[in-house]
Amino acid sequence: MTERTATETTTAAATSASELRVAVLGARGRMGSEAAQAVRRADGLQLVAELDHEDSLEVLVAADAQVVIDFTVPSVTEHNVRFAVEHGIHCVVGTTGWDHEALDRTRALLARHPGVGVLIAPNFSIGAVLAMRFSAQAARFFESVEIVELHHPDKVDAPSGTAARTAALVGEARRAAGVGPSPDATEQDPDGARGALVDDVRVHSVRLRGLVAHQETLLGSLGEQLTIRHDSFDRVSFMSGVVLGVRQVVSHPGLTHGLDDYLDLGL
Ligand SMILES: NC(=O)C1=CN([C@@H]2O[C@H](COP(=O)(O)OP(=O)(O)OC[C@H]3O[C@@H](n4cnc5c(N)ncnc54)[C@H](OP(=O)(O)O)[C@@H]3O)[C@@H](O)[C@H]2O)C=CC1
Ligand SMILES: O=C(O)C1=N[C@H](C(=O)O)C[C@H](O)C1
Repeated sequence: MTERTATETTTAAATSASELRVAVLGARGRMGSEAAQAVRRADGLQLVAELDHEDSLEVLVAADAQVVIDFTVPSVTEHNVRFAVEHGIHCVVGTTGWDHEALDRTRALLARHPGVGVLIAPNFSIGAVLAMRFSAQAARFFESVEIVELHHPDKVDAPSGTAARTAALVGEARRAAGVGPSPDATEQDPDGARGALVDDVRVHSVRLRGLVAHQETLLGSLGEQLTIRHDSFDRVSFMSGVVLGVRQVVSHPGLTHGLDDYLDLGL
């Protein structure tokens, strides 16, 4: 958005002081535009700025945003979060690309800014959150586990953040239970047909026109298979999680990784 528009939204926002003032980064993107719409429709939230590629992060400060939602690209999301935290703005982050080092740097940053909350959620849909949990729970009971993620072809990263997180949770659960890696006799794979190895778990990425976001965890033992599949057919599936995240992040200082901690899953 232009600076003039940002000022206009700021002025309009000043009339409802009790509402949570929310800004969206990546607002012209597939997820950012949907998130801006969800904020506009949500009770108690007020959309005060919509920023995209060419906009200065200073607009967040000018708009007096309390929470920023980030759906941008992996290469800039950590920088955006650092700016927000340093200005006392809570963050709800859906952008992928957060490795262990980036998470650790953000924890260290937040330790210097007590009171600020950052939620980094690989997936905001309840079905995907549950599928990740179920995959981790089932992982130790099967000899083999592999993950297949399937997305629209405009996605810039592979494997998906959800698949990487699922693999990490599955790998952690298997290690904790003393279960070794899935058996695999492959000796020759010059073209990478066996997929990526993430935390000792094979992850396969499909990019296909017509798809939105889908994932299968395949678990196999002698004579049986369990498939845990989740499908997002529409980006609206992520929006109740995004709105929940915005409402909760202000009372959850520090770093929260995954929406699970804000939900009572009863698991
Ligand atoms: N956690 C979850 O539940 C979900 C996460 N995602 C993740 O969200 C991210 C965005 O996905 P999607 O919306 O499909 O991608 P899009 O490419 O549609 O949107 C990204 C937007 O960010 C903009 N952008 C790029 N750089 C900056 C910057 N420095 N500052 C502000 N805006 C910037 C882009 O602008 P321009 O095009 O001009 O470069 C674009 O408008 C991805 O990492 C994706 O994996 C997606 C769905 C669900
Ligand atoms: O880019 C997407 O579309 C999605 N990205 C996230 C990911 O990488 O896991 C979440 C969901 O799969 C959609």
